[in-house]
Amino acid sequence: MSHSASPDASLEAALRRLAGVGRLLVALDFDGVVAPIVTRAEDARPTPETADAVARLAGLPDTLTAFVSGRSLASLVKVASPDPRTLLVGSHGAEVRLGGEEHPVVLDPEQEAALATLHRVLAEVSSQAEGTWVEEKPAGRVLHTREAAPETAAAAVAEARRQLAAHAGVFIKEGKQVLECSVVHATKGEGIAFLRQVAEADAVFFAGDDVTDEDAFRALEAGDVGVKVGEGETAAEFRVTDPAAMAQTVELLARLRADLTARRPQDQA
Ligand SMILES: O=P(O)(O)OC[C@H]1O[C@H](O[C@H]2O[C@H](CO)[C@@H](O)[C@H](O)[C@H]2O)[C@H](O)[C@@H](O)[C@@H]1O
Repeated sequence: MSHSASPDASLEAALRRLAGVGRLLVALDFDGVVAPIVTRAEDARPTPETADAVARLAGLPDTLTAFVSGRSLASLVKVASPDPRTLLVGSHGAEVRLGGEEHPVVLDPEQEAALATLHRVLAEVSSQAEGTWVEEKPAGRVLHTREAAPETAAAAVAEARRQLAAHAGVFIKEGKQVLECSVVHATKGEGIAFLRQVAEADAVFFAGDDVTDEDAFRALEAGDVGVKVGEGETAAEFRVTDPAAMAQTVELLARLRADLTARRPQDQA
């Protein structure tokens, strides 16, 4: 598919079917899907067309929207400026915001101690590795390596892994030029299952670009639609090239859903 191509015929057919379900949940990963990847996490912003389409979807009957992100809720809210109706799952499923009400992660004393260790180890590793830095989250720390030389990045990740291997209660995932370390075990698959229940959804649309999104793709069920953004192995049924192609996909879904709900008798006053 080219950069500006519309969704291909098989994806369009799947969206057409999805647009007709009773209650629909449209859940999107943020970085690399809603927002193009940038060097500094705080500079990421949604593609305007995707943000508009999500807002339109959120205003339709029986249609819920969600962002399911590895970011902390605070960071997600800051960069995404989400519509208050959009449900938010942060820290890969450990934090939730529903209808504007936040459910923050609460750490027990052991987890607090593990977080302190995590911070100390990653700060120390980062101080020795030029071009790396540490992002803080309520239940974890992220070692960013995007601006480091490849060999420096690889050595820093290996050293952090080596030092953290001995610590029980630390969960490590690799993402796009990041080492994600958390003291809470949470996955986007659990996030999707939770949202499906909260939304009472008959079907779910989910799009993601990273390895951690594979948990969410695996949580999809018959009748759902999963779309992988970019290259790499995936459990998703469909694929688009980049966030620009994702914008067209979400726009099409919003258009189809608006047309169909406008024709549903129960939605007419
Ligand atoms: O689940 P997501 O919404 O995709 O969040 C995953 C991680 O995204 C951020 O890091 C990634 O995006 C940054 C900005 O484009 C980029 O600089 C970094 O290299 C990427 O890995 C965020 O900083 C992490 O906390 C999220 O877990």
